[in-house]
Amino acid sequence: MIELFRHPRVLKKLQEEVRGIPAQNNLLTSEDVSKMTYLKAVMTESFWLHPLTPLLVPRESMDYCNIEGYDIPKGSRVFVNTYAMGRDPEVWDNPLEYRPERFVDNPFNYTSNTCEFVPFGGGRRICPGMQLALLTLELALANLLWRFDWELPKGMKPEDIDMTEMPSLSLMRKEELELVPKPRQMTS
Ligand code: HEM
Repeated sequence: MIELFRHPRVLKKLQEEVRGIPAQNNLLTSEDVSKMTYLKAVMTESFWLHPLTPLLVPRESMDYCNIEGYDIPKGSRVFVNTYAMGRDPEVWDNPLEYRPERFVDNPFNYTSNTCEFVPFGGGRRICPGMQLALLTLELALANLLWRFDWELPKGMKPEDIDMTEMPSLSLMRKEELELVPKPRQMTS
């Protein structure tokens, strides 16, 4: 929601996709959201710039290994910095720009083992709740946009939104986001 309000173009495009579906009983279902390609790109772009667990879950190396000249002794505690991986300009084009289009028609998926971007971890210990988490978030966001028009509080502009993040095992913003929901005016 924060990135959508900082990027009204993306918000408008996503809202058009979401509202292009005639929801039954004023509620979008999992079948409805499965058709929304831009929604998925927005979610991926958001996880990519703001991974919820920026250092994943700590691991312990079972054996000695050497990675590109760095010795990793057996028994080392290892953190995988997915936050930094998503911001690497050698891998990503304009990494700090919020542009969901980079994930439209892109073969990327969360379970690929290419390691450019692993917000749910990878390999045998990949997050088993990933599909549930993605579907829950997609359903929530799509329904919030389908049912309401949203505005920033009076006098606040997109550039006023404070994006400071708190260092923590799970990524949180320092300031809460305040938005004003207005029930959507339906034309029959
Ligand atoms: C957006 C939401 C979520 C994110 C970003 C997330 C992220 C992660 C990450 C990064 C890991 C560590 C993977 C690794 O070490 O490679 C993990 C592990 C795990 N997650 Fe999630 N998770 C989310 C939601 C959930 C949900 C909804 C459930 C359960 C219903 C869940 C259950 C677990 C469990 C049980 C593990 C440990 C897996 C293992 O060590 O074998 N997660 N998650």
